[in-house]
Amino acid sequence: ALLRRSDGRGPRWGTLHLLHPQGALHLSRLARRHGPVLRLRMGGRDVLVPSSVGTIREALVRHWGDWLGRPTSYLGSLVSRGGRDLALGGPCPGWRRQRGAVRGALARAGGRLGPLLWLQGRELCEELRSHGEAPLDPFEVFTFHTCSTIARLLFGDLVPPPRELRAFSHCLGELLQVWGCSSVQVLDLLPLLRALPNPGLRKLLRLVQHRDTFVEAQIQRHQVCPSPPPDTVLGTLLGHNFGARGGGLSPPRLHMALVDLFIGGTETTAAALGWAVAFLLHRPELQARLRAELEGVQGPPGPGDMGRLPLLQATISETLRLRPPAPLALPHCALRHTSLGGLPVVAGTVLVPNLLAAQQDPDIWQHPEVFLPERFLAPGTPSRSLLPFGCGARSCPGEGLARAELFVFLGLILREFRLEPGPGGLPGLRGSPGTVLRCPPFRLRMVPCQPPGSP
Ligand code: HEM
Repeated sequence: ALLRRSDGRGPRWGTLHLLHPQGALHLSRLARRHGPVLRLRMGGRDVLVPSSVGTIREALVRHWGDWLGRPTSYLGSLVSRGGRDLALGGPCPGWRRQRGAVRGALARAGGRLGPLLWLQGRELCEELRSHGEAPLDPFEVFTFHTCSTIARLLFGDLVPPPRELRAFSHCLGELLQVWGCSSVQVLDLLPLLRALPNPGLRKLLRLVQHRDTFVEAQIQRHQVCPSPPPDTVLGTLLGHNFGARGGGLSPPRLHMALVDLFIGGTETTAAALGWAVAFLLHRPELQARLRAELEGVQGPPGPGDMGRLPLLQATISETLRLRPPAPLALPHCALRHTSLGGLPVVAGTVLVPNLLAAQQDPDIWQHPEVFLPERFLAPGTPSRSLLPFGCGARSCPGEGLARAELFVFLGLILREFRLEPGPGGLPGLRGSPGTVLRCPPFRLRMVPCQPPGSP
C-alpha cells in the first residue's frame, strides 16, 4: 500500500506490504513510535491501525456498534456476490439473519464435535502414516483435513467424494493466494487499471466459479435427498432440523454462508497447525513432555479434555499468540462519527486491528518474541490479552470449532508420531506473505511411535 501519514506531523509517504507478516510488525514498530493508534491514508481513505489490546478492545468491544461495518471494495464485491456474505458484508437485516443463523447452527453442531473430530483426526493420522518416514510437506494434508472437517459439519454423511473435496480445498487455497497478489490487489486502489486485461483477475474469477459450482451442487444434493442426514449445519440453515433457528435465508445468503465457513475454517486452522508443528520441531524436549502428558490420559484426546492436558492447551495458545493466522484480522469500517484513543474519527474510516503486534506487546508479555507455551501454565497469565480470533460483535464465529480441532488433531499427531526435521533442516519461523499468515514451506519426517494403551 502507498501510505501517507496523516497524524498532523506533516505528510510523509511510504510503502507497506500489508499482506506480509513483516508488514504487520512494521506497523507495530511505527505505532510504538507514534502512539498506540497509527493513522494513515490509504487508497483515498482514512485508516486507523490500533496495535495494543487496549485500543483494539476500545474500538471492537466498548464501541462495537460504531465499528460493525466492513469497508466495501471492488474485489471483495466480486468474490462475495455483491457483499452478500457474512465476513465481508455490512449490517443490514439480511446480514443479521445470516449471522444469527450461522452462529446458531455452529452452536447446535457443537454437540457432535467430539466424534466428528476423532474420525477426521484418525483419517489425518492415517494419511500421514501412509508416507512412511519419507519427508513430507504437511500443509496440504492439513488443509485437506480442515476442509473435510467443515464439509462433515455442514453435510454430515452427504460429504462429496474425497477427490472432489481435495480439488475444492486446493481451489480455496489458490483463491486466497491470487486475491492477495499485488497485481490483483492494485485493482482496488487504482480503478483505471480495471479496464486493462489482468490474467490474475481472470484466474480469480475462474476460482470463484469453481467454488460456487461446488457449493451449489452440495446444496442441491441436500435439497433433493429424500432423507437428508440429521443435525447438519446445512440442514439447520435450510430449516430442516426441528426447533432450530435458521431457515429463511435467501439463496445467495445461504450460499455465501457456506462459502464463509469453508474459507474461514480451512486455511486458518491448517496454518495454525502448521505453525505448531514448526515450533515443536525446534523444541524436541517439549514434544517429549507433551507425549508424556498425553500418555497420562486414557484414550484419544477429545474436546472435553482441555483441562486435563494443560501443556497441549498452552502450546496451542502460544502458537496462536505468536503467529495468529489472521494477523490483521479483517478490516472494520466506522458506521458513524466516533473516537479512538482520544482521536476523533469520521464515519467511513477503516480500522485494521493489528492482532500480531498486540499479542507481542512487551508491556504485557515477557520475551514476547519467544515461543514459550510454559507462560500459559503460570498463574496470572494475561489470557484476556490473547485475541487471535478478534473480539466484540464481529469476532470469529468459528473460535470454538478451531480450538477444538487444533486440540484434537495436534494431540492425535503427537500421540502417534515423533516429529523430526526433514532434509532441509529446521523450518524458518518468520512467515510467508499472504492473506493468511503461514509458515514458509518445510518438510518433516513423521516417525511413528507406539500410541499409549496399544498392545
Ligand atoms: C485458527 C483458526 C481461526 C482463526 C485464527 C480465525 C480468526 C478470525 C479473525 C481474526 C476474524 C476477524 C474478526 C474481526 O473482524 O475483527 C475472523 C472472522 C471470521 N471467521 Fe475465523 N478464524 C479461525 C477459524 C475459523 C473457522 C473454523 C470458521 C468457520 C467455521 C471461521 C469463520 C469466520 C467467519 C465467518 C468470520 C467473519 C465474521 C464476521 O464478519 O462477522 N473462522 N476469524
